Amino acid sequence: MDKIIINGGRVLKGNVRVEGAKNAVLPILAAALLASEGVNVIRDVPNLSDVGTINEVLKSLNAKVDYFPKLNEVIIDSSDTLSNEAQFEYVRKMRASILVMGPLLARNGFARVALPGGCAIGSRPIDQHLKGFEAMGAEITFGHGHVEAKAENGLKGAKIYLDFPSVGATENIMTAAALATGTTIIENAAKEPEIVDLANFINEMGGKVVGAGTDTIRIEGMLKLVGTMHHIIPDRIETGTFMVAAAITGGNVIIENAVPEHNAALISKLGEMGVVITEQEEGIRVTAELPLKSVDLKTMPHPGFPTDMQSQMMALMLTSVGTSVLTETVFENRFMHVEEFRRMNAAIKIEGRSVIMTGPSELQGAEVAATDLRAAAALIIAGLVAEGVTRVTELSHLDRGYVNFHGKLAALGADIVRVSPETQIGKTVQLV
Ligand SMILES: CC(=O)N[C@H]1[C@@H](OP(=O)(O)OP(=O)(O)OC[C@H]2O[C@@H](n3ccc(=O)[nH]c3=O)[C@H](O)[C@@H]2O)O[C@H](CO)[C@@H](O)[C@@H]1O
Ligand SMILES: C=C(OP(=O)(O)O)C(=O)O
Repeated sequence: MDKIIINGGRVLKGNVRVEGAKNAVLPILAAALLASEGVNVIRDVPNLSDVGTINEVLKSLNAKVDYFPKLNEVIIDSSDTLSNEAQFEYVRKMRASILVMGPLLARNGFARVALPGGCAIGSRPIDQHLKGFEAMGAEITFGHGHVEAKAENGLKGAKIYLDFPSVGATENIMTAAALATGTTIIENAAKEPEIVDLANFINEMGGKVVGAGTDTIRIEGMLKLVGTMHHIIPDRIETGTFMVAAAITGGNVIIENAVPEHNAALISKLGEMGVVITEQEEGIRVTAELPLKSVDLKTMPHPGFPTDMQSQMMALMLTSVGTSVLTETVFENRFMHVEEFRRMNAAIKIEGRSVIMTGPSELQGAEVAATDLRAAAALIIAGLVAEGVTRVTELSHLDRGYVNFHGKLAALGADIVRVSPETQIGKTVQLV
């Protein structure tokens, strides 16, 4: 089992470059299935295990997929007839596999997808996705751990009001609507930058989506879509993760390929804590003089504070002076990392959907296990300032969403290595 080992106490300095966004590339690779002619060339694809998984899903659906990880490129030819079913082996590994449901329904009038079930951060139902498909004329049935959507006479444009601005439901409905007859309007839609990237991609394939990035999205259905070339937007969560890593060490780091507007809520919160953030030509510069001030924060759908930055911010808030309250409103169970922080001597308690931290905690190195993707990053960040050695296990979570995280931190001056049973102790490991 791989481990990341950190010897705390180094100040981060230098430049780091962020990759293409995981949460943009997954829906976009799924949406590539909409093209019944030509090939899609997707660029700035991060070399993540989740990308490998979605590629496998696409292949299982009869698309031809060529992946060039060193070039950060995927080429997809989905011009042959697609099969209908995304199997449990993929959906279990990665929930975003359900994002093929919209494109399959649009192309085939039928889709069968294994039910994703709950996960470490919450129960994560898909009722809003299905409500959208149903409004467009699909018949939904459940059985044997699967959900089926059938639209024998094709999908028809509809007006859909989402009960919650779900990212996945907005994406699945957008892709289903892209080939439907007539116009679909999604109200109370998610407004994340990844939704805008998906809309741009659909439009580049010849679609007509307007309003992405606002709470009302209008999609005109087309007769067909054609393959195109698309660049994935930079990863705002990887950007934010390095901002927090720089801040916790009192560092001075420039983050290249970052889009400040995508991180407005985080930048504002870090500013309240005393972190100085400036936009430069090279990227976002983050400097901090310790100690930082305590703050309260609440996760919200975009443009609110992102839940995917919650655990990393928890690490930072633990080290700030005073009492901090962090409230999670997006997922009902995204506090599994709290117990791991406790193992590092964190003064932290959970009260309902909030955690209360009395800082600064004198963090101590310990052996801790990543409970989900962002928790993995958060524990490593805590290890950067903990006294002594921190060992982080369960790194398969980390590999879903971060490319060479330990290598990038080491290049900024952190004392960090990744070891695996197959490699010598202390040798850094590169993903394929
Ligand atoms: C691959 C990807 O892009 N993942 C992101 C996406 O996940 P995902 O698309 O799964 O997140 P959603 O926005 O759909 O979920 C947000 C909340 O809505 C609930 N919900 C969602 C759909 C539904 O039909 N019914 C329902 O109740 C969920 O259980 C959750 O509590 O957005 C989340 C919220 O920003 C991020 O944390 C994830 O990193
Ligand atoms: C929760 C996340 O991803 P997913 O929706 O793919 O589980 C995340 O990126 O933090």
